[in-house]
Amino acid sequence: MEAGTAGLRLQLCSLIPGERSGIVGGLPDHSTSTLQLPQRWPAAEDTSNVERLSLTHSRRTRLVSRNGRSDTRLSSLYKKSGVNSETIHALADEAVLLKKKAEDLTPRLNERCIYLIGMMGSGKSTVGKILSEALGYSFFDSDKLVEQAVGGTSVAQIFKQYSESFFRDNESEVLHSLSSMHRLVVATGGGAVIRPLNWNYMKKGITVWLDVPLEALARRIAAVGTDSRPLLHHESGDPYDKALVRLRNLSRERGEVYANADVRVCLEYLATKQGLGDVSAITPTAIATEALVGMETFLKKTALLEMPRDNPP
Ligand SMILES: Nc1ncnc2c1ncn2[C@@H]1O[C@H](COP(=O)(O)OP(=O)(O)O)[C@@H](O)[C@H]1O
Ligand SMILES: O=C(O)C1=C[C@@H](OP(=O)(O)O)[C@@H](O)[C@H](O)C1
Repeated sequence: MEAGTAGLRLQLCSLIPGERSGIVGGLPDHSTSTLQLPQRWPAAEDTSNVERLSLTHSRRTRLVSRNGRSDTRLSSLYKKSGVNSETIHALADEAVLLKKKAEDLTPRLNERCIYLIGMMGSGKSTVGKILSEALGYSFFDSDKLVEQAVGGTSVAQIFKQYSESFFRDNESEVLHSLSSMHRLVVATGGGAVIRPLNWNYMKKGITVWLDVPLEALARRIAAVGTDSRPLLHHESGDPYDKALVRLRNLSRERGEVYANADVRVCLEYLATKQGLGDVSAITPTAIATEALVGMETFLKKTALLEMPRDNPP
């Protein structure tokens, strides 16, 4: 197959959750496999990799919201986790706040999709799953959709077997297909921002940049390894150092492109606001909430700009 020319074919059957819907993808030449998404667009991703304490946020929300205050039964949920009760209640409060913000914002979103952008490891998948659950949206990871469309081939293998540009073509086609849908949270690949065409697709929804310091990204990536991230993968060297060097180069190459997002969630700013010394202490739930706050501000500004001049608020 000629790299860069053979894109996947995606066919959308329905755009509305609750109706029969799906994406069908296949590759010419070598692949007849199809990508069939579930009928009801349930959160298409499982949440098994989400950090443990964040994962259970909806469960906490249910427990807490029943009484409108932190429930002592929360303690039993975490008895074995070694987390003290103060932390448990702080996390429960965070989850309640997230749910409340999501409920407030949902009508204003008008079913628009949310695209999370940011460098590799910035938490797009982790935060995206939490955000989608809070909003009652479906979650998609564009890397996973590309992988499925290329017959279940991993991103790393696609880069190796075909090329980066072949991956980028498929990534664009996935974003194109998703752009006509509603009520989705999409974790994009870190490099999706480099093609102006992809912005045309993503701007149909709201774009949210997770802005995380490179050192924190390198720490996260060193912890999980670079096998699934071909642009950071090198055979030898200290995992943190080599991830940081590659991230610095990529960040320099990409310049200010992430700043085109409608909303910026800056973890350094958030850490200062929360009185935390380090961005690594910010939970994905708090980041998801900050994303909702940013979207609210963005939507208010947009509404003001669209308001006729002779009809001020
Ligand atoms: N707020 C956070 N604090 C600490 N670790 C995080 C946070 N968000 C994500 N991670 C971890 O960082 C790694 C990369 O996160 P992921 O969501 O896969 O990023 P992306 O989708 O942007 O590449 C994962 O191991 C994840 O558990
Ligand atoms: O930054 C990039 O160019 C890439 C980021 C990756 O996604 P994540 O940001 O989810 O790691 C994946 O799309 C591919 O390895 C290329």
